[in-house]
Amino acid sequence: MTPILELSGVTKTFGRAHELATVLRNVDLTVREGDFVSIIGYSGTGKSTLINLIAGLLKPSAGSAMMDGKTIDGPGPERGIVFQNYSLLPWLTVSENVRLAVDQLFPDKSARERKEHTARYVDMVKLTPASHKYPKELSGGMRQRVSVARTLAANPRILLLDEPLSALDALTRATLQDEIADIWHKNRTTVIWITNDPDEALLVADRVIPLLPGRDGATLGGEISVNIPRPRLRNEVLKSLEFKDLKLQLVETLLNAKRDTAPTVTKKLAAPDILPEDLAHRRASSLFNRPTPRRRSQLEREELSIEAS
Ligand SMILES: Nc1ncnc2c1ncn2[C@@H]1O[C@H](COP(=O)(O)OP(=O)(O)OP(=O)(O)O)[C@@H](O)[C@H]1O
Repeated sequence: MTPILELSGVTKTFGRAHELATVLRNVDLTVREGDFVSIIGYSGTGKSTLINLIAGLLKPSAGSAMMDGKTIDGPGPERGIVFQNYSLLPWLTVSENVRLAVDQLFPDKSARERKEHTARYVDMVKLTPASHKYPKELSGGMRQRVSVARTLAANPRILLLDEPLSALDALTRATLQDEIADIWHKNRTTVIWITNDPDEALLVADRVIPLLPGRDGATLGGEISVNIPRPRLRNEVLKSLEFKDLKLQLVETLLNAKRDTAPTVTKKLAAPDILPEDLAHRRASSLFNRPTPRRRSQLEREELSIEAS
């Protein structure tokens, strides 16, 4: 079976000539239909860059990004993306925000079908009672539910979630993690979920892949398979030995990668141009009649090297 998504040797650099910065290096990723993949990494490692390459908002500097065997050369409705910051239209209600996407993508459906389709997705994210409200009347969690509904209503083949819950408080975050995982369980739309939270990654996904920082760009590390059955009951899963082992493995991988890339700075310090006197063998009277200090520059200049991380 052809993978739905395949990245091979993807490298992404920004800037020009002498100011070239390699953010991603040699990234390989294969995603199959129905996969729930989470990519986890430190802030600033290149997670959004990676998702933007998949979304077609960026192009690789080297290597290839393919969807269904074709090179990704721009954004498309088959790849729906949910960003961290909701991006809703403030002058439209919950239903209208979702409906806008439905109208644009399904112009051939009747008005009634589009209305039903909209209502189905608003309901899926549990917002039917708030369907007439405007974004400013919603909590952060509710706004992000609208974003998810709007993206899912477009029937994407892959749902790309770029740290979708990171602006939310821990409790709302937990509720939404469970809800999105539940929606996936029922729909089986392929999901790539970007996060910086090991618990989140292991609770929602079946495959967790660390994005490891490197001296010359980040790259994907070995994946961790999460075989915990669904629906995952948060309280039980968090307590289980299996979950704790996976988390330890994941956190160690991330910490080791960070340690390996911590810069080792060698500072060269020039010692002062004066040599210490040995006062132990001086008599008190000679202290008033001291010769000029001996200069280091009269000897061979000496440098001290210290290593700091
Ligand atoms: N268009 C761009 N031009 C230049 N540098 C960029 C561009 N986009 C991203 N970068 C750089 O690439 C690096 C990775 O950024 P990216 O946003 O992908 O990281 P991230 O892992 O998503 O971070 P965070 O978790 O904080 O959102 C950063 O150093 C960033 O400054």
